[in-house]
Amino acid sequence: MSFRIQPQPPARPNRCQLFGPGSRPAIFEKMAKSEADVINLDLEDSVSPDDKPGARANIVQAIGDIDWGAKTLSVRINGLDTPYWYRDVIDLLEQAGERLDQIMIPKVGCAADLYAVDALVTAVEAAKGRKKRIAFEVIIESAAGIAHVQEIAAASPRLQAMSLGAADFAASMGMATTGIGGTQENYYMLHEGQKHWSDPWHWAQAAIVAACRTHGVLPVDGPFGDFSDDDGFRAQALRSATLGMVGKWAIHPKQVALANEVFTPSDTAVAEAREILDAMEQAKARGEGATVYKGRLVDIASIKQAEVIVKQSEMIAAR
Ligand SMILES: CC(C)(COP(=O)(O)OP(=O)(O)OC[C@H]1O[C@@H](n2cnc3c(N)ncnc32)[C@H](O)[C@@H]1OP(=O)(O)O)[C@@H](O)C(=O)NCCC(=O)NCCSC(=O)C[C@H](O)C(=O)O
Ligand SMILES: [Mg+2]
Repeated sequence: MSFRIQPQPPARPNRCQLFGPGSRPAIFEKMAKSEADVINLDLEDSVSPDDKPGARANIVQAIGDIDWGAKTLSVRINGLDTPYWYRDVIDLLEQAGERLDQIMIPKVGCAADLYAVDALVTAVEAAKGRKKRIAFEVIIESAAGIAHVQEIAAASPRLQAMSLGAADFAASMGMATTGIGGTQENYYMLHEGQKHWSDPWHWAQAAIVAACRTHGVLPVDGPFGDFSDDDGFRAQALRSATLGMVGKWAIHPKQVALANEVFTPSDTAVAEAREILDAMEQAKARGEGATVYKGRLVDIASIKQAEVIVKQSEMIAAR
């Protein structure tokens, strides 16, 4: 047990991040009116190379023109292995208004990737006299990214969130699948002739959650590609929430309600958490550190577990 206290992640809801290509400005208003907590306007893989300059201009314009409400407004820039990323940063920071909250850096492979973007952002912020300090979020979507996940989580005080990008991650790892998240047909155990499917994303998600929780960063599950499969999305999101992730991406508007449903603690869960806190208060008054709630042990660790759920629901209610 370390004497250091685990840092808290940013206290803002991040249940759903809705993506839309920067080259498709017709959907920006719809994104702004959605129930997503975070909006990700994309300059990266959903925008073709020829469309990058136009997409930058669309996004700069929309940041100022559209009422984004209380949402976290984020723009995904291009990867550091492309010729586009520096222009993304410079145009955004020089031309977009103060409403921009965050930059998403894709395909990070090491802490120095954040250092490079931080240096450029810091210089432009100072030169332009920007008042609001831009936050960062990153995508872990490569073998290098997951290998260096701890140092990436610790790399910049600007870093607020970290997502798993299942598509690029699978490609980088050489995984034998074209699926983006979810159950993979060939990833099973055999027991007495019966197939039992396992979760190939689990270990990467757990590594991301551990790195994020160590450094006070929000861990987020990335895309679920088959947007016709609501049950598959829900199952993936439930596993992510159980592991400690706080939200999930939506790559189609119909996935927003599904993510919000899973990552909003239910009334039953909140009521039970409050009952556990009450039971422990009573135990404390009796001088006990543990007690029985509904036939099961609850102790001081249960207080922390219950507080996670209560705090999450209070934060969502306050938004
Ligand atoms: C996937 C889409 C291309 C589908 O678009 P479309 O064919 O228009 O869908 P629908 O006809 O079903 O649309 C129904 C209505 O919803 C509006 N719409 C569509 N998309 C969005 C959106 N993203 N936000 C808000 N509203 C949206 C349509 O205009 C229709 O409206 P109406 O006519 O009024 O009823 C499209 O959804 C899309 O482009 N999605 C985002 C794609 C994207 O950004 N991808 C990048 C993130 S995933 C990734 O990069 C992988 C990751 O990095 C990794 O490695 O894992
Ligand atoms: Mg990707």
